[in-house]
Amino acid sequence: MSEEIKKALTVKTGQRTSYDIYLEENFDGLTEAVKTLEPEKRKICIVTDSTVASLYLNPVKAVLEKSFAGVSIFTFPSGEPSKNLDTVRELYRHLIEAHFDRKDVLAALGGGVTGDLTGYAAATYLRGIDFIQIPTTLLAQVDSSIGGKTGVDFDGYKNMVGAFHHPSLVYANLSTLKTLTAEQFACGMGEVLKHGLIKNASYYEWCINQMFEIQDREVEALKTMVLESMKIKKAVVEKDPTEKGERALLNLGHTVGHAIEKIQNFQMLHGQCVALGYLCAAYISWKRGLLTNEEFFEIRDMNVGFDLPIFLDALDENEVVLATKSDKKMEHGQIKFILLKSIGHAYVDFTVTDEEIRAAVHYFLDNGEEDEE
Ligand SMILES: NC(=O)c1ccc[n+]([C@@H]2O[C@H](COP(=O)([O-])OP(=O)(O)OC[C@H]3O[C@@H](n4cnc5c(N)ncnc54)[C@H](O)[C@@H]3O)[C@@H](O)[C@H]2O)c1
Ligand SMILES: O=C(O)C(=O)C[C@@H](O)[C@H](O)[C@H](O)COP(=O)(O)O
Ligand SMILES: [Zn+2]
Repeated sequence: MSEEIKKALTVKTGQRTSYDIYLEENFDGLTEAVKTLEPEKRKICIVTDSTVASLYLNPVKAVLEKSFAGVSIFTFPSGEPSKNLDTVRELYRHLIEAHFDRKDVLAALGGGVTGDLTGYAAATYLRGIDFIQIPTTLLAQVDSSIGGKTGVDFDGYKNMVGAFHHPSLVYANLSTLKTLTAEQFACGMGEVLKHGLIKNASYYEWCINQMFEIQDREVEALKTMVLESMKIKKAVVEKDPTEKGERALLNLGHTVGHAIEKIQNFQMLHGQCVALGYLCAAYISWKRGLLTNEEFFEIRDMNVGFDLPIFLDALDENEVVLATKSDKKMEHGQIKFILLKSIGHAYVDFTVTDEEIRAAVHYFLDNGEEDEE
């Protein structure tokens, strides 16, 4: 016989309930933005990579020195191969030697690699300290700085170790996007176009219509675009902060994308792999009769327009299928795939077969010529 049970107590988790995002055109506003953090009582450690350090460390340090009780610097070699526990370990050591306590703060100054590894260090150092995001790549401004996914790659497995840990604030300075290489700017466009594809067809069309302005990095176009993408990401993560459901849509392109990153030993850039990944998802959706011919070819051509790849070089279909199964996308033995019902409407699908993945990869190895007629 089952006994009636009654809650004895409820424990409030005390997790951060909100944080602010600033979208500015310089670093000056950081002084105002950090005021709510009581910076005069706390030390801050700026974590940044070697490339960003040479560009933006001095101005950011100068601004933070005006507010915080002390400023310390930790730099690491730029690039995805640094996003691992070795770098986090060096950061822990630096923080211990600089006597960082639970009230002190980390600042992630840079792209998604810096944000992910700094956030993870903040989530775990002394069981969790505050951190702020100062994203300097397009990808980080529109995507990785928002939502609290932090983590590192482990033994070749993408983002395999991590934690949800939200920043105390996000401060994006649009003018930093001017110094990005064309390739890095394109990577950010991979996640921007993903946002349109999963949630907002008119935003996707706006990106097509504004292609020249965006590619010329005109400030007004960038401001509108970054803000719109931030809004899409915010809306999704607010509804489902720990990816129990709808947040998985943000993974469009990441099932195959992460497999490519793994196979290429993280030598190929995340945004490019995601762009190839969503082409494969679009192909499967097209072959299932969900996307029209027009939609499928528009998605492919948009990659060309925004300098994103449409061909998979020297990849083996079977290796891709195998790699998708060693990512975090498996649930109860089934692969979690994000497909498109139409541009602007994505959904989670558990029925994608190995054969469909192989066919999609094969299509983009083959340049797609046979199917185009
Ligand atoms: N946490 C999330 O929600 C989330 C979302 C998307 C991507 N990610 C992760 O983000 C990473 C990719 O981020 P990324 O593309 O920003 O890579 P990144 O951090 O490696 O930055 C790309 C390159 O640009 C350089 N750079 C940064 N800012 C610059 C600037 N303003 N001018 C010139 N060069 C600059 C960096 O030094 C680096 O070499 C991946 O590890 C991916 O898994 C995480
Ligand atoms: O914020 C999310 O949720 C995303 O999926 C955003 C992705 O662009 C990002 O690359 C994320 O890190 C992928 O997460 P993962 O859980 O598949 O590693
Ligand atoms: Zn991504």
